[in-house]
Amino acid sequence: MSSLYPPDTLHFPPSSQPFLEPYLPPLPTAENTSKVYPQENEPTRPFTTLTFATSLDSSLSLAPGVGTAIADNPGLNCRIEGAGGYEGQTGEKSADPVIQTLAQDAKSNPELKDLMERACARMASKGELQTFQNPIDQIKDKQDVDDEEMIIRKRQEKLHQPRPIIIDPKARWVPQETSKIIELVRQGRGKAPFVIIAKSTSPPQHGRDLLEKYGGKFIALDTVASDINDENGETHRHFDWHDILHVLATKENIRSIMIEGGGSIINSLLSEQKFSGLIDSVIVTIAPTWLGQGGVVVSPKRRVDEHGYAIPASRLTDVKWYPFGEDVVLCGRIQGLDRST
Ligand SMILES: NC(=O)C1=CN([C@@H]2O[C@H](COP(=O)(O)OP(=O)(O)OC[C@H]3O[C@@H](n4cnc5c(N)ncnc54)[C@H](OP(=O)(O)O)[C@@H]3O)[C@@H](O)[C@H]2O)C=CC1
Ligand SMILES: Nc1nc(O)c(N)c(N[C@@H]2O[C@H](COP(=O)(O)O)[C@@H](O)[C@H]2O)n1
Repeated sequence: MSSLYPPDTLHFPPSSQPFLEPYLPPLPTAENTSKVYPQENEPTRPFTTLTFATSLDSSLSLAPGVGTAIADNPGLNCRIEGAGGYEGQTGEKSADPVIQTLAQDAKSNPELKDLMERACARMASKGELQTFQNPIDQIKDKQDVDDEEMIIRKRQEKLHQPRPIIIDPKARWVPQETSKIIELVRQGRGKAPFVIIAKSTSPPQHGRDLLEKYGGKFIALDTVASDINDENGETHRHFDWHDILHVLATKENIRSIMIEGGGSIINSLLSEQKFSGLIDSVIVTIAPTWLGQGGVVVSPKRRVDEHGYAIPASRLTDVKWYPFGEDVVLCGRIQGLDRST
């Protein structure tokens, strides 16, 4: 009998776990998972980890920034062995994830469906049907689209995967059936995203319908003027990070969040002193390369003291460095700040 994992499964060595543990959120217990925020004397924001991978010149990517969701088409799921959809299936009866994906695609592709059914029939005649049986049955049994969508939404309730949250004040990212994040939902390997947009924005109806069909949604928040102007001189409107974290904790019952910025997101968090107290942990992977000028750089705004002299913008304390292959992982906490709730 062999174990089957999806091909993108990551295997995190158990020997490396103790190093990270002090920087991770408290483990959920039976008691705190059933509790609903807000509770008296309890934080009204999630445990917040800021994480990114950078070069020696503090670059996140070579290309100029155009927003992570649009630039990268990211999956934003957890692919470590054991996560939902990455449990591994033992034995001959397990449905290969590639075949499951094909079966999903076959629902809207009659030619592929026909091909799979013929392959199925041929394998049945040779007594090799087991791995095909499950997905083909799924196609035939769940013709009712409403039922199928309901099953996809229900399946997420128990799925051991993080909820992707996309910060997109102008609703520029329009979800598509082909977006990686949505494909992972259909494959049972990720949850549908919550997209945080400005109250003044109206996302296209088809995007809203698609998100809701899969169990995601738009969350509208107030914005404030940032100090960033675009090429037309228009001021960008941003969210207050207190509002983002507060709404996720109190309305969505999210207890832990990992912020996987882009440059604009990370710099917005690190530039404002009032936001630094919201970050519980920082985990940075540093690669031994210089990406050169012109990419997306992590560099918070310059800070000055009361006499106008430049001082460091921010600093980590409680620091640990851990080599991972040629990279090094740096964990720490932002220095000198009370954790605010
Ligand atoms: N190496 C790594 O670890 C990672 C690298 N990346 C890379 O980063 C690049 C993208 O970075 P970048 O273009 O800077 O975009 P980001 O992904 O950081 O930002 C996307 C959006 O966030 C908005 N935003 C930022 N802060 C706030 C806030 N406080 N409130 C509301 N909206 C906010 C910006 O709005 P506005 O434009 O209006 O200011 C922008 O539309 C990509 O190339 C990607 O590959 C991304 C993630 C991790
Ligand atoms: N936070 C963080 N740490 C790293 O080490 C990374 N390489 C990245 N990369 C970015 O995170 C996004 C993940 O997308 P997938 O879920 O892997 O599709 C993507 O935008 C990468 O740029 N982030």
